[in-house]
Amino acid sequence: MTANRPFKHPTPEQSAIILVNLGTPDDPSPKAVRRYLAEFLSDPRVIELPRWFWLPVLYGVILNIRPRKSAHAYQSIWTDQGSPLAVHTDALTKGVADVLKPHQSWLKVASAMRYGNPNLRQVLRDLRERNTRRILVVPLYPQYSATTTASVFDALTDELQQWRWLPELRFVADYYRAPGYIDLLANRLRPSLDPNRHLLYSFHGIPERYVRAGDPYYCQAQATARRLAEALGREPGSWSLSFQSRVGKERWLGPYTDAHLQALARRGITDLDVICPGFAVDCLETLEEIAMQNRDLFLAAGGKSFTYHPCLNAGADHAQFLAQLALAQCRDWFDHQPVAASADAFAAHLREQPDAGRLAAGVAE
Ligand SMILES: C=CC1=C(C)c2cc3[nH]c(cc4nc(cc5[nH]c(cc1n2)c(C)c5CCC(=O)O)C(CCC(=O)O)=C4C)c(C)c3C=C
Ligand SMILES: [Fe+2]
Ligand SMILES: [Fe+2]
Repeated sequence: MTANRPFKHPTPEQSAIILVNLGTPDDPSPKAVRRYLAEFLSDPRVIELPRWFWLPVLYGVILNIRPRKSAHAYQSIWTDQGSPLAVHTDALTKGVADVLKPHQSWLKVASAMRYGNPNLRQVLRDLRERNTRRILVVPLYPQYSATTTASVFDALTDELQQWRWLPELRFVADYYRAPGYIDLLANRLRPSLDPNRHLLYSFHGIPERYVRAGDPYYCQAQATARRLAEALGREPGSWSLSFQSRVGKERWLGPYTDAHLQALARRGITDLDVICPGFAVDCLETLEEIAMQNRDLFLAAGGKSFTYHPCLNAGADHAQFLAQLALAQCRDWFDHQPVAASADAFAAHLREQPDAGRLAAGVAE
């Protein structure tokens, strides 16, 4: 266990909500992308292969080839403010904090990334410095997958294993079926969707092997699509679901988005609406892979019109939903407030103690 900073008794207790997203490179250079991919692809939740086999392949082959290619893709979507994933996650966090402003004296809203910056470990340590005694972690993945959600849990608990005084902890495993989520998507999309066009849901894929081993992601993606189609009043056959972003040679969940939308075009479907309800905010996978690469594939295969509909991003409706989701998880925390008064009372109590000087200095026994 590391030497945790001594607790200062009179510090008011805080609570926090951490929105955790995947993470993104610090800049779109091959060097920064390599650093990011090295951390991401050495996570055993992401690549379930024996380390003795995978790490030499990763460091000997993948990290010598992929960073240059991926950096090129990142450069095509990078903004003046930075990577879209980071920019949207930041703005969304500010939106949620805004909704929860009345509670800001005791409830902080922070964001963190599983890979890269702001790193979850550092965010947790900063919260500890502020005497945060209750933490709700919301991975920004509507559907659970061990490759994403459980990986956040691993990083969280890896850090907390080093702590002497653990905070009370809550963790949202998925939210595709949380009250209001499907309505949020439907209300957002309805005005811009045309029921006469085919609607394609493209979800990030995972290896099929992981689903066979018990990962519920496939079922949760299907359930999201079905419920949203019902909410939008879509006829069966007017929508379909596919999986994108395959990496490597092994079989991933299918149908694959690139092959699927070309097949749709060949079947005579000329007008396509595409949404990505597995992503909370837009990122490389939606902006480059779907809205650029797959658009080109569809049009080249005979499609006439391709519309990509952005993710929920930092919309006020998304922030409102996440704030409600968070409050539903930690409503009882309100009973602990206000704490400032009790901290004052404790400071007074300390002054009456024979060892007041030592305790007030925050010296841990
Ligand atoms: C190789 C294994 C991968 C698995 C399994 C995987 C699952 C998975 N990923 C997301 C969400 C995102 N992935 C993003 C990028 C990305 N994903 C992988 C690989 C796997 N993902 C790589 C190598 C990359 C990096 C880019 C590249 O080199 O192609 C992103 C975007 C990040 C950004 O910076 O914009 C997101 C978001 C989910 C939801 C998921 C499983 C359900
Ligand atoms: Fe991914
Ligand atoms: Fe990709």
